[in-house]
Amino acid sequence: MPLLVLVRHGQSEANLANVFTGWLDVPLTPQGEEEARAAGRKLHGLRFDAAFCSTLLRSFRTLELILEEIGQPAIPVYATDALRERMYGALQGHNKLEAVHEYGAEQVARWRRGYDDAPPAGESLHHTLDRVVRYYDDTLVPALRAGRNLLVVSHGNTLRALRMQLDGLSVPEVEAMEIPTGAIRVYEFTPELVIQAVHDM
Ligand SMILES: O=C(O)[C@H](O)COP(=O)(O)O
Repeated sequence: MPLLVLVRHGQSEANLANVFTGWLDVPLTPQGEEEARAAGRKLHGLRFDAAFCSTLLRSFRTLELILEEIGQPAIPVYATDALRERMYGALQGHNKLEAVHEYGAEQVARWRRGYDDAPPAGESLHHTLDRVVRYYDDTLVPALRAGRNLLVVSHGNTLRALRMQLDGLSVPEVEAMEIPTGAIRVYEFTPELVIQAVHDM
């Protein structure tokens, strides 16, 4: 039965500083590295045929630590822009609390969680979903159909988008969803690619 395992990267320097990150390329903190290793420990015993991450360091490094931890450092790894975090536009590099003081809590909440609200010069979750689901359909689905077990390490908003699609969530449901750093979600599929079981770790 093919498996799809989704992991959010460990805590980054920008997460720690409460800064809008998006496409800024920031490293993991020591805590983030430990979250990545802990994710690897939880995945002990699973065999993967391929792994996928974004072209951002925090995603790649989390994947590298997981693969080390599970003793599968040599499986094929594909890094793609399609799995990059939502582009946060003009908000990138700005502190989230300061943005609340400047623009108001309601506006910032809409920029962060509104499905169709794009921050200035950035992507909405809807835009992010379009590119992530295109990658899922074009690249991950054929591999799952071939019976492969896939590990995907990506970002908070790309994973919210993917989970909206896989779990059939409504707009209010995805708007309310938060995915912590290092969180793992495992999907077990039938050979016909019907989701048979889902576990959070
Ligand atoms: O890009 C970021 O700032 C974070 O990775 C996700 O941030 P959010 O929870 O504000 O969407």
